[in-house]
Amino acid sequence: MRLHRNLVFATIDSLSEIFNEGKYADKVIQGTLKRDKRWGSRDRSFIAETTYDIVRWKRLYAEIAEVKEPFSRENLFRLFAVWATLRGIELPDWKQIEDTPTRRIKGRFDALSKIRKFRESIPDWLDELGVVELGEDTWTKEIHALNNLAPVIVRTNTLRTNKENLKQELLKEEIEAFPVKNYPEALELKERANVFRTKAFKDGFFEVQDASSQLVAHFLEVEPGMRVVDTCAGAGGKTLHLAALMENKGQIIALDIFGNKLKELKRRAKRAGAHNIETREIDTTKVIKKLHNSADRVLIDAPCSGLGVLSRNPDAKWKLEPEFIAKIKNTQADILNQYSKILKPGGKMVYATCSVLPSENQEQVENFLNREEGKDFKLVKDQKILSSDTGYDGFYMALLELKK
Ligand SMILES: C[S@@+](CC[C@H](N)C(=O)[O-])C[C@H]1O[C@@H](n2cnc3c(N)ncnc32)[C@H](O)[C@@H]1O
Repeated sequence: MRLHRNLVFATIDSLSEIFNEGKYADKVIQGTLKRDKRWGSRDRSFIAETTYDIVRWKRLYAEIAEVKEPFSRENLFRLFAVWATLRGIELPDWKQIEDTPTRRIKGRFDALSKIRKFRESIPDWLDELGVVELGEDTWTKEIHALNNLAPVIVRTNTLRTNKENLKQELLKEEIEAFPVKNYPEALELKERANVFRTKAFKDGFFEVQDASSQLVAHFLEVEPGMRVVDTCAGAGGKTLHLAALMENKGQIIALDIFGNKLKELKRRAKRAGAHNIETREIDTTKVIKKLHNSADRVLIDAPCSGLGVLSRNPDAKWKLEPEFIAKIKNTQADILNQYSKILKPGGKMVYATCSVLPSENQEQVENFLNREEGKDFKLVKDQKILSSDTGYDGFYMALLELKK
């Protein structure tokens, strides 16, 4: 691979914004890619993938390069030189990376790889938490899996098409995809591609959605004609799936505390041809009270640490803080207490997170069942999905039933 100066410089600029200005990696990369219209898809992939890689391996590379934050431009180039050296890419004779100590980099890599927190490039507190929550062996495997680049998975929108037809439509645009066993609507791309530019996407034939996440709507056992409340709907990834499973029949009420996310949900619903979704912003407690005792099904896709989706969101390693996890756990308990009241007797509710921590998952459910608010519920089943077992995101989902 030959390194191009303007692409490497764009990568360094992106890293500076992410590391030194605390901006989100996806937003920064989006902005950088708009800079030069002449960049082709390979150039764009180079910038996006190299930036994500260096974000993912920040701690390991910084230890190897012996640099500390905040990173000067010179130090960012040193991180980049570590990245290139470990990939066996020949370094050009640019002054920013002259005198890169190739052999020393490889030696330090071998030595640091013996220690998990460096090898997997994670903060001390996260490594300690992972061991407390999952035990040494499982955590070692899981954090390794969460550092792998996530595959691109799409969910066929059965309101518009079927999986075989979608596969053919993507093929027409030179995107090869194959079905994923046990995930009824999923297609996995053979190679990464910007699927948002395809006609199939514009026609609402699919959404990009990880395979694990595609299990959640099925877990809720919805049927056409039901009244379903999706309490933490966000931009509607799972709401749209629910609408498809309900064949557009019945009613879905999608709630969130952020109105802008619900606006995006509306736009996506239009593209997907989902007509049975009403959105409501939770701006007062009245919104929930009005819905008490009214739904056949309730989905709580709870806000969480997001530790199960580190592979697609590596900068969360550096943005997450233990205090945030403690706070979000209180929110989860509160949401379970309040939103469970939306269910009718005999109705079913799913509590789900994209976390792998038992304290956000099965322990939240157990605690709820032991509280006054949960005393009339029973656990029907739950599923703990580890990325190290499936190769997809880490997830948790529990199906609860309210007694008649
Ligand atoms: C895991 S995300 C939801 C993802 C979404 N269901 C999807 O499939 O695309 C959690 C959502 O909960 C929302 N949220 C946070 N606190 C909330 C609360 N107290 N009540 C309702 N929603 C909340 C967040 O804004 C966020 O959109």
